[in-house]
Amino acid sequence: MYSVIYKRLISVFLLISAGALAFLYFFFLSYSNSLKEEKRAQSKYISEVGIGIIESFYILASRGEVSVEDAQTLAMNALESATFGENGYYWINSGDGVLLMQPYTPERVGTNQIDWVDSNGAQVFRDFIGKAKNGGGWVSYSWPKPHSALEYPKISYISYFKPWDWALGTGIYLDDMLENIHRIILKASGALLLSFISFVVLVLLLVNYFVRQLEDVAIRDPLTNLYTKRFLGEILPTIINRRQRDKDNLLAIIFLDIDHFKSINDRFGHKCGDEVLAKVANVMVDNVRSNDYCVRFGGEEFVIVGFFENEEAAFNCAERVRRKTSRLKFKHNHIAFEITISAGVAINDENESFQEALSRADEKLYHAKHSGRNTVVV
Ligand SMILES: Nc1nc2c(ncn2[C@@H]2O[C@H](COP(=O)(O)OP(=O)(O)OP(=O)(O)O)[C@@H](O)[C@H]2O)c(=O)[nH]1
Repeated sequence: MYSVIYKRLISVFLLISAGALAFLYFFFLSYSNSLKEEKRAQSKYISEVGIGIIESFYILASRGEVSVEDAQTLAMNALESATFGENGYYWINSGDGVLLMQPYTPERVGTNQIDWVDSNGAQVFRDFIGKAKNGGGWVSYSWPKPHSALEYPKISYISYFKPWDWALGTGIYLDDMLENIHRIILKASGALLLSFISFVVLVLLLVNYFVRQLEDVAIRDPLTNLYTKRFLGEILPTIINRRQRDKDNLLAIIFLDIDHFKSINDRFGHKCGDEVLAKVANVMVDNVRSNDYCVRFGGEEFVIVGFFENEEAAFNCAERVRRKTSRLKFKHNHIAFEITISAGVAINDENESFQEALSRADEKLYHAKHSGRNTVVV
């Protein structure tokens, strides 16, 4: 029964794991898309900040505080030194395609780039100017990275400053952006995966704990901690199997019953009766071998199922339990009392069923009761 629970648990675990992986995959896609959008928005914002800087110098020139030429130089100097993120920078070209400022390709500055085409044949500056004059927008193209001659795919936002006929651009190299995004996502996915694994491990530990508790409830009697009658039924095939294999030993059933137990309950109360039951159970467990079974069969009836060399050894075991029980000392409300048990022993050979042998042990217990109690009958 419990292996079925475990198998189902494993299936549920695999199902949850598949769900979690699918979730991570979709999380990766949607998070990476939203990060891309965010990067683009950042780039647009940076471009607008650049226009704001140009505007502030334009105002100085309008007020006559500096000449237009100086204002433009100051604006270009300010923007030239502003870098952001990985490989992020500003550049400016005029409305007819002359590159006015570009921090990493000084050789092109002052030259007209209107006919320059990138490695894919795109007329990049025409696109820049077109977008800029139409209120600003994105242009995809390829451009060398700072300190490199190789062209890399790039996406730039171009803004236009009409009073000076300037197109201002800023952009992100796609590989930088993706590397950045992957790094962020890897961290986020790692954290998610770790939390998920911790959660699953915790759930499995809890389920395992409760399954074990359930197992114990079904196997053990809570008052005496002995095996239950139901459990005896479950392990009977194992016991019979061993009886068939173990030719050196005999399977014995010892039926035990506390004498006049009702009067203990009546005189000292049910709680005191429970204590007596628990103590007798302890005596049983302490006087059998570890692979024998001590079972609480009914109210104050117990059964020991074990393998012994011969009938005498089984009798001796029952006799030991009887003797040690009779030596137990109890006290309730300053009244000391002792108890005794009676027992019947039956050997279960291959010619009879376990149930038949159990009934015989019960009959012998009956004889023990009728021959004065506190005795063992074989
Ligand atoms: N305290 C306690 N009493 C129980 C429990 N289960 C059964 N009993 C009581 O055990 C008593 C058994 O009484 P009887 O069957 O008359 O047997 P007895 O008094 O031991 O008499 P003999 O077996 O003939 O010696 C009943 O009073 C039950 O109520 C239990 O879990 N706790």
